[in-house]
Amino acid sequence: MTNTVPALAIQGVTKTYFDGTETLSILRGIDLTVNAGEMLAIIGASGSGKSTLLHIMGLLDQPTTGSIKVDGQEASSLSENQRSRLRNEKLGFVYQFHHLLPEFSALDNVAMPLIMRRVSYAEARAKAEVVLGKVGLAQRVLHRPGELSGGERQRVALARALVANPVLVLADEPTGNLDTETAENMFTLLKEVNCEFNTAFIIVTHDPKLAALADRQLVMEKGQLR
Ligand SMILES: Nc1ncnc2c1ncn2[C@@H]1O[C@H](COP(=O)(O)OP(=O)(O)OP(=O)(O)O)[C@@H](O)[C@H]1O
Repeated sequence: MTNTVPALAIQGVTKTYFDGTETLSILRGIDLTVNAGEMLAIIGASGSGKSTLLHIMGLLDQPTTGSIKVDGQEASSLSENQRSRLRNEKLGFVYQFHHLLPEFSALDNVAMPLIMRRVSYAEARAKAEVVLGKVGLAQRVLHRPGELSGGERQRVALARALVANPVLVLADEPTGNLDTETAENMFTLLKEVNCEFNTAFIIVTHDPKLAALADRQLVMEKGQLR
């Protein structure tokens, strides 16, 4: 059965900061629904508010006003602990820089989110191995991040984001640090994963060519999505 609950639904989201003398309106009323399994790209000029929105959608920051539902669950009224739990259960993250732990193998890096959720070490590693195979790194599971190429490191980071079966992966410039060909391969992989696992993706990118590969593109302009 297809999941009809949107992966993410936000309404009337604003974010303002007071810089000591004036109030800065960074997000000016964002309404956005991302369906289960949908792949959305967000592009926009530097400083337009993309990262601010991504942090709010990732439940890492609170909006000034507005509602955020993740997989049907309203997040804005939750306590800090409840929000963390919702984030851990439903969301995955990929960043421009991989943020992998250098001392650990690819396998242990990918297993980490499960271990932190008290899954047994054996089960976490078995699951991590399957997901690393899906991103084409079956032959690299015991390599540490320093022994992998930039593209391979981003694939490990993707595997880590996927290992706990999130409904939505938020990716902030996931190809920003890669050369053109590796970036295209990474984006193709994101699409394959999106189709195979039915995981929704929201991808912030500066690259309109990559954005065009997503199901839908929106532009952030001065704190509004168009
Ligand atoms: N904590 C904060 N206090 C005050 N202003 C902030 C704060 N965080 C972000 N801003 C401002 O909000 C605006 C939007 O920043 P944001 O990082 O969301 O932009 P962006 O679109 O992601 O830019 P880039 O593409 O360069 O990463 C910027 O003008 C920034 O200076």
